[in-house]
Amino acid sequence: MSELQVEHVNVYYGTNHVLKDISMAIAPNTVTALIGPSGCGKSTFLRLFNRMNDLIDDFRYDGRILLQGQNIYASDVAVEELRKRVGMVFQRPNPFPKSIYDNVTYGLLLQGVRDRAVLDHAVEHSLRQAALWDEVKGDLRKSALALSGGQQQRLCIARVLAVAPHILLMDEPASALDPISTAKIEELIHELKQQYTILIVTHNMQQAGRVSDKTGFFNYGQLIEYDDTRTIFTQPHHEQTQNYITGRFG
Ligand SMILES: Nc1ncnc2c1ncn2[C@@H]1O[C@H](COP(=O)(O)OP(=O)(O)OP(=O)(O)O)[C@@H](O)[C@H]1O
Repeated sequence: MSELQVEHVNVYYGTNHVLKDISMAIAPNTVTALIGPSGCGKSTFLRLFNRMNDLIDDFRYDGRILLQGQNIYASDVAVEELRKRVGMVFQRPNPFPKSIYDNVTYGLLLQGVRDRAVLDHAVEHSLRQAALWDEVKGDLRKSALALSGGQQQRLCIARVLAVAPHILLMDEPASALDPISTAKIEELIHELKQQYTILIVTHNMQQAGRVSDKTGFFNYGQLIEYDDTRTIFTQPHHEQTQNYITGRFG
């Protein structure tokens, strides 16, 4: 079964029809890259999965989105529960102005976890998963804001992993980072897909090619082509895809 199944989804912001009849099946433990020119609807598509678009006043949608077979927009779905299963990492690292330790335990404390041993274990485990443990283990009480940008982004990933999601949504997670930090995030994505299903929005074609199994190319709100990443980048079926990946527009 697909981990995520998108069926004939349309999205509108007021009268602006920003996603048009999108269908997509996403297998577990895969990385899917979402590419396309600015404004084509990639971030809107990503935000469907944790229902973040619900926060936008004039957002409307139709169609169905299933997570492990369950309609995530059904009336009995608790959005807070959904967001534990579907974590999100943003373009700019956004750690809280708290210690490294408190950043990672934030979600668990909200869930009512108080056992110090459980929290300590979650901090080490999540920071290890995010490939940050060795750099910060001696100084977990240090402010997260004193970390470098790349370290802050890995801390934000650790913060998301601490609440044990199934899905990771990443909206241009490396675009604000230097090449070394970017390489670390890409390596991390590779590691994390053993355990998680990952969707990543990126403007960086090389990055999409390096990290993803599948790629969806969007243009003007339509999913023009969705296929194995290798096919998209070597033998795309649509001229628009070919033009985009070769830099002829966008
Ligand atoms: N909060 C909002 N309210 C109204 N319209 C919005 C909102 N967010 C995005 N839009 C519009 O929806 C369309 C798709 O935007 P979206 O941010 O999803 O595209 P994108 O492909 O992620 O763009 P970029 O690559 O520039 O981030 C655009 O026309 C945009 O102006």
